[in-house]
Parts: sequence; structure tokens; C-alpha cells
Amino acid sequence: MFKVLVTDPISDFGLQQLIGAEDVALSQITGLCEEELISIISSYDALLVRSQTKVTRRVMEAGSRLKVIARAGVGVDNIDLEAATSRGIIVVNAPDGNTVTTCEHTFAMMMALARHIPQAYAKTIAGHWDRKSFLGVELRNKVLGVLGLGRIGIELSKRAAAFGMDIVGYDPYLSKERADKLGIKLLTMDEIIRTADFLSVHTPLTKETHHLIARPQFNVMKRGMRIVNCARGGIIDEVSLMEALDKGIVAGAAFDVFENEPPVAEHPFLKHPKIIVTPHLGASTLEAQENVALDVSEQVIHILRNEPFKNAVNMPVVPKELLNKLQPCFALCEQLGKSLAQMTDGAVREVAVECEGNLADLDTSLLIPYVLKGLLSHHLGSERVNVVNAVHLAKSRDIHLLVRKSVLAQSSTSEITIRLKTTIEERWVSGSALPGAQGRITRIGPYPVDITPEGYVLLISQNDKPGIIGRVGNLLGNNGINIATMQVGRNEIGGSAVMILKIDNKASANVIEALLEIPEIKRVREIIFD
Ligand SMILES: NC(=O)C1=CN([C@@H]2O[C@H](COP(=O)(O)OP(=O)(O)OC[C@H]3O[C@@H](n4cnc5c(N)ncnc54)[C@H](O)[C@@H]3O)[C@@H](O)[C@H]2O)C=CC1
Ligand SMILES: O=C(O)C(=O)COP(=O)(O)O
Repeated sequence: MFKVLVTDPISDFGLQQLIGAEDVALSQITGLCEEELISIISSYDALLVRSQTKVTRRVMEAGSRLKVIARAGVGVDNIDLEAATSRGIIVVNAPDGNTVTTCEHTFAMMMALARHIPQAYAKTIAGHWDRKSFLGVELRNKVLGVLGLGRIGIELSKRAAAFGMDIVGYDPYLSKERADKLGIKLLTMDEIIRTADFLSVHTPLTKETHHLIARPQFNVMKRGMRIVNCARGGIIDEVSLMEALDKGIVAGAAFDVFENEPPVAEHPFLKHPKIIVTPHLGASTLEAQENVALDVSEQVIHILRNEPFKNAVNMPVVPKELLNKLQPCFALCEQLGKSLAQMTDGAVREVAVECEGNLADLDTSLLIPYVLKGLLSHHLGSERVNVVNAVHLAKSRDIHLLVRKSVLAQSSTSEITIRLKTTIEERWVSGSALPGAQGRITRIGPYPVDITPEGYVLLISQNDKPGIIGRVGNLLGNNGINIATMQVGRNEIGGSAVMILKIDNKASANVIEALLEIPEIKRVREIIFD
């Protein structure tokens, strides 16, 4: 039974899939502080949060069973992603479910700002019929600067265009062609800041975007501009904004988010007549909450059941077409990594993935985590290593990772060779995988083989002398070990040779010792595929 903990208010409708799953026990406990969460997290396999719960390194250290942290929303700045990755915890979010809702809230804030609606409402219900203090401005013909043209920034731009605004924007990932189609003029950050009548930020909060708008930016802004933040507290420096308001540079500000949430009662934004605020309501509609909860519930179930999932924040995004082509290779790569771990001595220094044939045209760097998972889990334990943290674990051990390509196929149309260098030796294995079929190991070092990576394999290196095969067969037989298949290979008559035996049951350490007592046998390795 998988135990799932929900610590922020998440739509019950959206959680139905988890609630109804026979293999899931769901607990909903909201309002926990860090210490309280730490005290209970150790028994859970999955944690579902929104923005309130801070999922710190300490929480993850205490969450020894945690396999997945799901964010029912977009921003993951409340989750320590580095800690999650290094512990192999998958972090997923729901990037599409609240786009329109947050964009509509931003637009509502921009209109409320232009027409002083919250201030006028407060005064009217307090009994004052004041028609002089709230002279507003039109949005029409105003320049809207949008920083961050992702999902929300683009939706906002579309709506602003319908209101007759001129949209200028900046996003390092938006192409000019796409911007032209959307009617957005791409400018530099500096040009936008100098020309915008309204400025709205829609980037994530990262080290790079922290205080993206601060004193130097406010100092060059158009006098009387208005600024909106419905993305994240901290993108706009709150102290510099207060100064800019006092200097008359900024005529008004609309904030849905704060550097620290909830803000303290004395926070200057809460008293300033030119600032309007909402309590992080950007994503708070019925529709968005159902969307994001449905999305993450489905992903959590897939991850817990070891099924394919989408939107992992701490794993590379793989286009579906590429995923379909590489999928058959994932299990094979893990098995190739596992076999190398068992046939080499010394500390691993370099792992190279070499792809040939049809695979050479694809981004095969995506295979590395699978190879490393097989390789490292042999040394570090399968509990500790998965495809999320495998690269991190390898790099933190100074293991050099390489991907090489060749258009030649040696023994099949799509062959993968994994070459491993350790402090004392270099060995390699090759394999081939076709869609819908189990992968096969096609080469062990220079020797062509054809084995399915399952069960037990004995690798015996010996000098090529008559009678050895018989002695090995007898010894195994006498110990009740049945040989399923046997392949032999050699460099030259009387030179080095190998015997690759698939056996039906495990050879004990005593059997391996006895094999090594046969004078011509130089090395015996048992490879266990599980
Ligand atoms: N107030 C609320 O309740 C909500 C707030 N958000 C916030 O809005 C943010 C944006 O959401 P989406 O549009 O869905 O994300 P997105 O990932 O689609 O868009 C973010 C864009 O910011 C761009 N960007 C990153 N660094 C930049 C920089 N230095 N300058 C300019 N552009 C930069 C990225 O290239 C990307 O296109 C989220 O990260 C989240 O923090 C999202 C949903 C609700
Ligand atoms: O999705 C996001 O990034 C949001 O900021 C929404 O936050 P919330 O889920 O409402 O706490």
C-alpha cells in the first residue's frame, strides 16, 4: 500500500483518482510547520503540496521513503530541487492547469490598478461618495511590458492585444517568429523597463530572477508607470518599489505575491494607498484547482506504480517521438551497466555510451541515467540509485561521462556499447534492443555473444587448452548447476579464450573458487541480472 500525504488545500474532486485507488492510502493534514512535517514524513511514499508547504532538505532527509513530491501548480521554488535530485526523489508539477486562471487574475489586477477599484470600493462602502480621488487611465494605446513570455505571459499578451495595448516583451526562449505571430515586439530588458506604461513579470523565481526589478531598474522607468507581480514575491524588490512609489516614478503597483508569505501585519504594502494586493490568489479558481489536482494525482499514481509519467521537473523533458524510439533501450542500458559493474574491478572513472546504426541520429545522452542506474546500484544499493539521481551521484564521484556516435552498425541496426574505465582496467559490453522485444547482449568485450540479460551468467577467462570445457561442465554438474547455454570465443588457437555460460541457478562462492583452481582458468565472474 502506498502512503500519500497532502499538506496544502488541494481540490477533493481532483484527488478522486488517489482516493479511489486500491493501492493508495491518502492522508490530508494541512497547516503543518517544518518540524511537524519532519516528524511524520518518514512513513510516506508521496507528498502533494501547493505553495504554502516548504519542502526543505531536512524534510526530504526525514522522508526516507519519499519517491515523489508533487506540486499542484507551476512554481516549485518552495521545493529544494537540488536536495530532491540528490536523493532521487522525483518532483512533478502541473504546468498547464492554472495558466488561464493566473493570466485572468493578472489582467484583473492590471484593470483594478488602472481604475483604483479596490480603493474606490473601500471608500464607497465606508460611506464616502468620492468621485474625484480615483481618476484612472485607459489601457488602450499603453505599452505593456511583459517579462517572461511563457504560458502565462503569452496568454496575458493575447488579452492585452484585444484591449488595444502595445506589447513589448523579453524571454530568452521566445523566437522572433513566434513573437511576431503573437504581435509581441521583442526588446531587451532595459528597453522594456524604459518604455513600459504597465510592466508585468511572469518568470519563475530563480537565482537569476531574484530582484530582477530593483533600484537600478526603477530609476530608469517612465514616470507614472504601473507595475504588476502575479508571479512570485522576490522577482521585484519590495524595498526599491516603495522608494520608487515615494519618488513618483511608479504610480501604482498590484501584487498577488510577497517575498515572505503571508506578509507581516506591518508590511508597508498593506497600508500604501497606491498598492493593491491579493493573498496569492492567482491560481485560485475552481477550474484551475481541479485541473492541477487531477494532473498531479495521475502522475503520482504512475510514479508509485513505476509507470511512465510526464512533467518531472528534475528530469530532462523528452519529446514523445524520441521517447518512443529510446524506450526499448532503457532496460537494456540498465542491464549493460549492471553487467559491467559485476565484471570489473577498481573504482569507476569513466563511462562512455557509444551508439551505432539508427540510434546514432538520436539524443542518446538520455540513456546515460539508465546505464548509471544499473552500474551504481550494484555498488550503492538499488534503494539509493534511480534515474533521477544517477547522473548527480556519478558526477559527485568525479566519474567522467561520455556519449559517442557512429553510423556503422556492427551486429544489428541499433547497437549500444557501454565502455567502462576503472582505476585498473577497461571493459565493454554491447547490446541491441528492438521495440516490443527484450534487449539482448550482443558482445562482451571483443567476443560476439547472444544472451538475454536475465538470470545468472558465468564469465570465465582461460587459456585456450583442450579439456577445459569438459572440466567446467563436470564441476558445475557435480554441484547441481545446470548449464542453459554456453558460448566460447578466443583470439587465436592456444591464446586467450572466454566461456560464457548461462546457468539456471546461482553459483556459490565455493563453486567459483573450485573453478579458479582449474590451472588454465584465469578469472571467473558471475553476473546476476535481477
Ligand atoms: N500567482 C500565482 O498564483 C501563480 C504564479 N505563477 C508563477 O508564474 C510563473 C510563470 O508561470 P508559467 O508562465 O506557467 O511558466 P513558464 O515556464 O511557461 O514561463 C516562464 C517563462 O519565464 C522565462 N524566463 C525565465 N527567466 C527569465 C528572465 N530572466 N527573463 C525573462 N524571461 C525569463 C522562461 O523562459 C519562460 O518562458 C511561475 O513560475 C510561477 O512562479 C504561476 C501560477 C500561479
Ligand atoms: O502554481 C503556482 O505557481 C502558484 O503560485 C499557485 O500557488 P498555489 O497553488 O495557489 O499555492
